[in-house]
Amino acid sequence: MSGREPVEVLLRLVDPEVPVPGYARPGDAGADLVTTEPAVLAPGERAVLPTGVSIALPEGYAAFVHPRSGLAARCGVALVNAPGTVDAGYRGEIKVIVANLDPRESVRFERFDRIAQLVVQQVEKVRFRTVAELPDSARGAGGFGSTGGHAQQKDYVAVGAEGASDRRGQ
Ligand SMILES: O=c1ccn([C@H]2C[C@H](O)[C@@H](COP(=O)(O)OP(=O)(O)OP(=O)(O)O)O2)c(=O)[nH]1
Repeated sequence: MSGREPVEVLLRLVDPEVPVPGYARPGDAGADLVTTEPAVLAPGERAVLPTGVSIALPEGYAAFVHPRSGLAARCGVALVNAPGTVDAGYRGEIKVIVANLDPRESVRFERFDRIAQLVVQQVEKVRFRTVAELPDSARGAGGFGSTGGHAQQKDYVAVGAEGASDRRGQ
């Protein structure tokens, strides 16, 4: 499969030393963003970190600042507003709102540590049309666990767990 041509996005280095965001591997959806400022976050603390880049997206596109799963799993680092939305018209520096959710350990970021990833996507612009009644659907107004919470999924078994049969339908 040849794949599509990449979409060209204009990028300005707000910090002249910052590496241009890139995809770590072919097929990756997110280009890595780094922090240009070192930071130490105590448990429960958050910070708005600069990435050293600003971009001009083509009209009809948006970029989304997503967390990195490695940082999340290893250090408990989350993005408070995940995913952050970068509008096509935004020309300011992209920032990342990180939070340390680990209950005990501080987390330290050095300059140019990768802290998030930027996913660029086409987005639809819609026009909302008010109506008195919405068309029927199979789901209707069901939501917020209407299909059963995880504890009610009686057909599911905790995979690989000792005594799994005891956990069925808990
Ligand atoms: O994680 C993020 C989220 C947003 N932004 C920038 C790009 C975006 O276009 C702008 C505004 O973001 P958003 O619309 O989420 O902010 P708001 O709180 O609604 O503020 P505003 O009233 O400025 O729209 O801030 C970032 O750099 N990082």
